Amino acid sequence: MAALAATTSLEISCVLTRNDVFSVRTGKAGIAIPRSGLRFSSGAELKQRKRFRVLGNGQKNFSVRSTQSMMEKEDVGTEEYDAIVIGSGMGGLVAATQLAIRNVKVLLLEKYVIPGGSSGYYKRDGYTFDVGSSVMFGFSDKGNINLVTRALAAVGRKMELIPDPTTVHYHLPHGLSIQVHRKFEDFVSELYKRFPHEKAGIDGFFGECWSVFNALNSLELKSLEEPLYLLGQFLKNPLACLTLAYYLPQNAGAIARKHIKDPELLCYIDAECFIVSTVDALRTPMINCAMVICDRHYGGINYPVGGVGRIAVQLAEGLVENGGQIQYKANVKSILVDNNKAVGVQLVNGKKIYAKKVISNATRWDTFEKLLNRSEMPERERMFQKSYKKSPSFFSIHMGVKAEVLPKDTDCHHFILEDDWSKLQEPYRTVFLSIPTVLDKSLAPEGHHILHIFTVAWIDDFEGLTREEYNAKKEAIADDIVERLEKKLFPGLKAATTFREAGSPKTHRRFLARDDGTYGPIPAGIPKGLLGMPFNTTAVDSLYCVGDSCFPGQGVIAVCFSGVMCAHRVAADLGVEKSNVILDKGLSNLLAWFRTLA
Ligand SMILES: NC(=O)c1ccc[n+]([C@@H]2O[C@H](COP(=O)([O-])OP(=O)(O)OC[C@H]3O[C@@H](n4cnc5c(N)ncnc54)[C@H](O)[C@@H]3O)[C@@H](O)[C@H]2O)c1
Ligand SMILES: CC(C)=CCC/C(C)=C/C=C/C(C)=C/C=C/C(C)=C/C=C/C=C(C)/C=C/C=C(C)/C=C/C=C(\C)CCC=C(C)C
Repeated sequence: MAALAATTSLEISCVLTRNDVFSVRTGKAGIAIPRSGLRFSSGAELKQRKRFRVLGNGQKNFSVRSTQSMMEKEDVGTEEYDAIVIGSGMGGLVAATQLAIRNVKVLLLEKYVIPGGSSGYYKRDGYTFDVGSSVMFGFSDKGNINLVTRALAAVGRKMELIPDPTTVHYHLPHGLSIQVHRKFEDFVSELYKRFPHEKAGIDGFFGECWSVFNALNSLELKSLEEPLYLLGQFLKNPLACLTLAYYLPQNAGAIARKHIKDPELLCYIDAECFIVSTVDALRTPMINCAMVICDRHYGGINYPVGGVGRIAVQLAEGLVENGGQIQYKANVKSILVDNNKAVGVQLVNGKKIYAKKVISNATRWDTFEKLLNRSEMPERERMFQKSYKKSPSFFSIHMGVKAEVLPKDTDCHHFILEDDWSKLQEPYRTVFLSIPTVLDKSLAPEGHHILHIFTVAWIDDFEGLTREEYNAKKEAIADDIVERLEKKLFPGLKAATTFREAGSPKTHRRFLARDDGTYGPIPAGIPKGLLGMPFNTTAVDSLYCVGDSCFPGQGVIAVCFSGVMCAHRVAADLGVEKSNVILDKGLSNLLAWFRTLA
């Protein structure tokens, strides 16, 4: 039996048979592998790209795979992967796990110390806080669109979920109070009560939402940039595909106006869109609006026991179990490009890592202005930056409060705009509030609740301040919001506070590595629905983007879809999934032409 070489991650290049004993040479990571005593738990030969479990003397199980090219590469001090993913937001994690389960050799690099990005968590004084939204779409066990459940299941994970009876409780101008109940009939009956003259309009608008959702939910969701898959779906389900093609260039506001005349009801639809897109209905793609409006009643909103951050942790664990690798505190400084082809990345510590494909989960602004040379931005990206701009960021407050300050049966999620509809999109005017401990008490010390409050804010408000001015500004904004919540919902809130920490757009920029702390892209004008949103391939060969600055945009479920699409396209380009070069070229040109229409 031949001597074997292994990299730090136990990459083994040789053919082995059952019970072969072999010696390994470990790399710099300091993994203590005994020189003998390792053996396969599985028989059969170790073939290229095949995963095996190796059992060491009293060691954990390791996944290994054969990579014949590793020997030469390692000798010159470089590593080679099939794919490197920059960033472990939900988009990056889903792309990485979907590749790993296809036996693609993938390395995920995350600059922070835990996975999840905006969907991560942090702990303080016995509280476990969700960094971003606590409203989880796509997390049921029904249909095809439950992309969070599916992403976990792909790596053998299933989480315990707590159903949320009310997606959100709206507190809007002129006393308009709407609870979005889990059951669709209960929700629309609230709207009928307030707008009896608009019953037909309500049925018409929500009816169109359901047509879109049902079409989406009937497809197997994969890369819309892969022509063989697309063709297959058209043949299997022509009606659903044509429905989606019809709605692809449309926005929710225009469709709402076909059915509804009442200005207050139209403002309400704006609020529904604003909470997921940070723009009004006229600028929100119909497919995205329909997706969230219906999924909350179809699969329902479900909260994972232990907090949203657990999802990313489970995916990261699943990634490693399936042969992928993840490195934390790995801050990518630049993407290495040779002859307009991405060939790897360089970390801030100078280390270069090479791969056949590079996937960036950083925003497109970060990818094309920081990780790549801004002055060489491809025309396609310039076009994107003309049609889409950075949305504002959020000012967020994480609080711990005594439980008695919340009235009995308080809903988990609230959205508040007190006075004037025209202020819907103005900074600090709307308040988003989640109280995840209403569903999962384990997130706070006994007798306490978590309040996660956020409001739209621009980074410019926080630039150029001294440390004292910056802190004082954060505290003043937080005081003002707490006062508003005292008036509207919870008298005595300030006195009942046991913990409070405020974050500004600068906090988002710093911890989430998002340019200006942006929540994601928003259309610069009235978009043609989703037509102008870029998919995963880029103008740089072998470089892909994933996450919320790709189709279909912001939202955990949306970036999960982006991850699924990205992995499928990358796998096709690596030859792991079916593809056809001529059809690929044709579709890519067609999609580029579509984008010029947007
Ligand atoms: N506070 C909020 O509520 C909030 C804010 C923004 C986004 N979001 C939501 O989060 C989701 C976005 O998910 P996503 O997957 O697009 O991205 P993400 O922003 O969640 O994750 C990106 C990850 O990439 C890492 N990263 C960035 N640059 C890097 C570099 N150079 N080297 C190494 N790592 C790097 C970041 O640390 C982060 O973990 C969406 O659901 C969006 O709606 C929520
Ligand atoms: C050729 C071509 C291209 C085409 C043809 C046709 C077709 C086939 C098409 C298809 C299409 C598709 C499949 C599509 C898909 C889509 C999807 C999936 C979408 C999704 C979306 C989602 C979303 C947007 C989501 C979102 C969400 C969010 C953002 C959330 C958030 C939340 C929050 C913030 C919370 C709030 C809170 C309070 C109130 C407290």
